[in-house]
Amino acid sequence: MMIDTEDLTKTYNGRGGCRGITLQVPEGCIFGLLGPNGAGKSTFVKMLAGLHRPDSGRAAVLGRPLGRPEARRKLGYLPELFRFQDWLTPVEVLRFHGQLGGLRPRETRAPAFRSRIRDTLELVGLLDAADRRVGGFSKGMQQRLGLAAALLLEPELVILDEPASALDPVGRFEIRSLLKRLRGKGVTVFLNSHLLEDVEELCDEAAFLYGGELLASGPLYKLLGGSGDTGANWRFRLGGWLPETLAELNNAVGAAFSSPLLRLVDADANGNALLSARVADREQAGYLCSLLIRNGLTLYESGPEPNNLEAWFLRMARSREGGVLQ
Ligand SMILES: Nc1ncnc2c1ncn2[C@@H]1O[C@H](COP(=O)(O)OP(=O)(O)OP(=O)(O)O)[C@@H](O)[C@H]1O
Repeated sequence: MMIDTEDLTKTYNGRGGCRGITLQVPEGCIFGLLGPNGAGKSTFVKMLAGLHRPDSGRAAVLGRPLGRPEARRKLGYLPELFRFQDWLTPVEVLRFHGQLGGLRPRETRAPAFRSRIRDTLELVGLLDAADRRVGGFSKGMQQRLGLAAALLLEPELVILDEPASALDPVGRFEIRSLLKRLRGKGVTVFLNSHLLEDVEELCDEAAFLYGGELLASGPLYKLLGGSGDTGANWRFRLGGWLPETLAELNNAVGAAFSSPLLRLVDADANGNALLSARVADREQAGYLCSLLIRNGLTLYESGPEPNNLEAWFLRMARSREGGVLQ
């Protein structure tokens, strides 16, 4: 396990923080930490990064107890709120980070490290700004530089506290691609993010904190109630619906496939209906569309079910607020 905690607790004079967190993060995955504001996510992340000392409990990062220098050297960390010195350039910031990571000043000026700095700046899309002053950077550029600092020393584990919160859609897309490439290289990514579409697209596993407690953790497909097979829930918005249509359709589908059973989500008296099915791929979804049309229905809309994770997030939060579970 890259991160392994047991009953980990840190409060601020007995209030807030997080309590009794037992969590395992396997090697080579992207792991998402979720939860509403004030849930205790940053407190937990800061303990992992060695910035907060736990009140109680046990934790190992990269197989070592918290705060051990051997583990820290293999750990990259992007804090939630950070600011670099305005008068430095990205190259100077990263050279300084090299020194913080244990390199001698002379080593950070060596050609090999200089090219490592340029490669890292290229990775996060900042190479063109390598020699500009950080003081003139936009928030998104600052965040890219923070990411560069976290990745500079080629860590085995990166802990990212809100890495994309200041980025525009292009920037978010680029960072998602970057995180996937890191996973492809075997790097484990621990991501604290409110950007649920990013988490849904990227994360293999996730955990949900609420009020300082861990409410759920595990593979994302299990948390979202899937069966673990490949594929997606697809939805179809239709007109011309009659009460007997579902049985007719499922007979026709059953003759062609064993897996995608159509499920009626909603129908009204005017013949409008919403169906869903678990499909293996887009071709299967396309076949179902043609089948619906062949059966005399009007197909208004079809596509993957959106915002699964958002619905789950709201359900989890409402279950603790005493709200209605939907
Ligand atoms: N330095 C501090 N001193 C006192 N209380 C704190 C401190 N840091 C956090 N807290 C409290 O601990 C609780 C958890 O805060 P934390 O920042 O860990 O949550 P979070 O899930 O990261 O929130 P957000 O999503 O808003 O960043 C909150 O009630 C917060 O007020």
